[in-house]
Amino acid sequence: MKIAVIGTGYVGLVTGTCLAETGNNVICVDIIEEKVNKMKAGQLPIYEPGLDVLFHRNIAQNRLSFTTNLADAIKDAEIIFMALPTPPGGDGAADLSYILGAAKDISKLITDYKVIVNKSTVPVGTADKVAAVFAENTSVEVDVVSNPEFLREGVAVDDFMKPDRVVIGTRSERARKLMGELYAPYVRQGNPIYYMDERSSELTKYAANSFLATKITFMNEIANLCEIVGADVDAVRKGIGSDDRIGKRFLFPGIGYGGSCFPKDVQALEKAAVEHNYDFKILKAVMDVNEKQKTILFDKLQAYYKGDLKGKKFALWGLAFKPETDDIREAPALYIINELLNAGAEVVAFDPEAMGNVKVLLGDKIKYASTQYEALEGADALLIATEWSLFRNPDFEKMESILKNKVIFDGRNLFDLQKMIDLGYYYNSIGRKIIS
Ligand SMILES: NC(=O)C1=CN([C@@H]2O[C@H](COP(=O)(O)OP(=O)(O)OC[C@H]3O[C@@H](n4cnc5c(N)ncnc54)[C@H](O)[C@@H]3O)[C@@H](O)[C@H]2O)C=CC1
Ligand SMILES: O=C(O)[C@H]1O[C@H](OP(=O)(O)OP(=O)(O)OC[C@H]2O[C@@H](n3ccc(=O)[nH]c3=O)[C@H](O)[C@@H]2O)[C@H](O)[C@@H](O)[C@@H]1O
Repeated sequence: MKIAVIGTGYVGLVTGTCLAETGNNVICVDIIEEKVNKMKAGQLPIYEPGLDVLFHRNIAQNRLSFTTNLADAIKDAEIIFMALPTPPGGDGAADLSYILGAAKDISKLITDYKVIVNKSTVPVGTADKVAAVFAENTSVEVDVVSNPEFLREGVAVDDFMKPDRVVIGTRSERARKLMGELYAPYVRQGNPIYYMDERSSELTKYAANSFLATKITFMNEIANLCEIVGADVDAVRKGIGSDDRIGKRFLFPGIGYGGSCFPKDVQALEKAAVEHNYDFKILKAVMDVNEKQKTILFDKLQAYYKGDLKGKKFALWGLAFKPETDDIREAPALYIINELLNAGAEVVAFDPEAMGNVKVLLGDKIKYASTQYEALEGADALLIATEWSLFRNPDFEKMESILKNKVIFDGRNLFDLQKMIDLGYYYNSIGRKIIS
């Protein structure tokens, strides 16, 4: 099939590349010329494991191309995907200006039937709004479909190629047939396509992200309680996770959820509820708890150093909001850095992929080490904010010889408690006994 993808961020790029992989002819459009030129030259603008192989293969096979010219991209396309930003507006509700703006531009260019697919995360009623834009600007027939994306950064290719499910929101038989054909190769292993109306599909996406954010937040609160009552969150996690109704995944406590989606989507769903005069109490609590959880390592440091952090030097392992990505949007590490700098402390950070992005944001406000061990030089303590595999089994003897003190504050529970006792570290993690 001939496909156009509007927007080449995470979702657009993964969608376009993975759709080309099953033999479709895909043209991706972006308004940033520099980015498009980079992709035309065969360079990926994001770090995403496994994407480069598919990206290069499909460019070489002439199935994947890039342009800044919207008219060229959509001319022959049967299906047009919109993978555009939906950032929080001033009041926290999703800003639909990118989506509605692009819909207007497309509506003025099309001359034959198109399926317009919304891949972005959007509030209930957006498909109707997009359809209204087309109705206003053209007499050409279109079907507007909601097809939310559930991929996770870091495992995005696998998530797209082998999705747990595909959700397609449309009441049009014609669009349903085309979308079903397009997704058939991806759901071959028996994972279902759920067809539903546009509104249910739009809400499914917000419900999924908000539920997962709630699950994490619940565990963060259990972890905090564990510390107070002397229980071990790892034991509790295993104890509840073995119940199929609860499930083992997304039960890991930490320093709050971050990233480009959970924070904005929980907020947008809560705002959408308010707009419909519904008080979504759980979501308000989730946001509140997460705000506090993002600085829990800082609070632990404050307590340990009795409020005197001025002049202290901290090594920070991990800047990305999670491993296997260079994405630092809403990364908890940034909140910790901010608190430490305000308290007059010095930070030396190391991250395998995200330092470039942090340099753009923070410049020389912090120092950047070229290895995880270099970050430890003369540090009063090590802080861990992202669970990169590289950090899971470090050379503790080497660390001991570089760190000023054998003190670790771990926001991701990377190390075994008994091991830390044997090694003689002060070790403060989340929801577990403090080793001192
Ligand atoms: N990042 C993720 O892991 C996931 C994101 N989503 C949702 O997908 C949507 C897109 O997210 P990301 O890909 O992360 O966004 P992004 O911000 O990384 O990328 C958006 C891209 O659209 C381009 N763009 C903006 N206006 C344009 C226009 N008029 N024409 C062509 N290109 C234009 C931008 O230059 C940018 O390259 C959001 O609604 C997000 O909530 C859904 C699932 C996963
Ligand atoms: O809509 C989106 O953009 C995407 O948002 C999340 O994906 P992503 O943001 O890439 O990352 P996750 O792996 O979900 O992690 C989100 C945050 O939760 C935290 N987390 C996750 C799991 C856990 O057990 N504990 C925990 O603190 C992570 O550290 C991270 O900060 C969802 O998992 C995807 O299904 C969805 O498509």
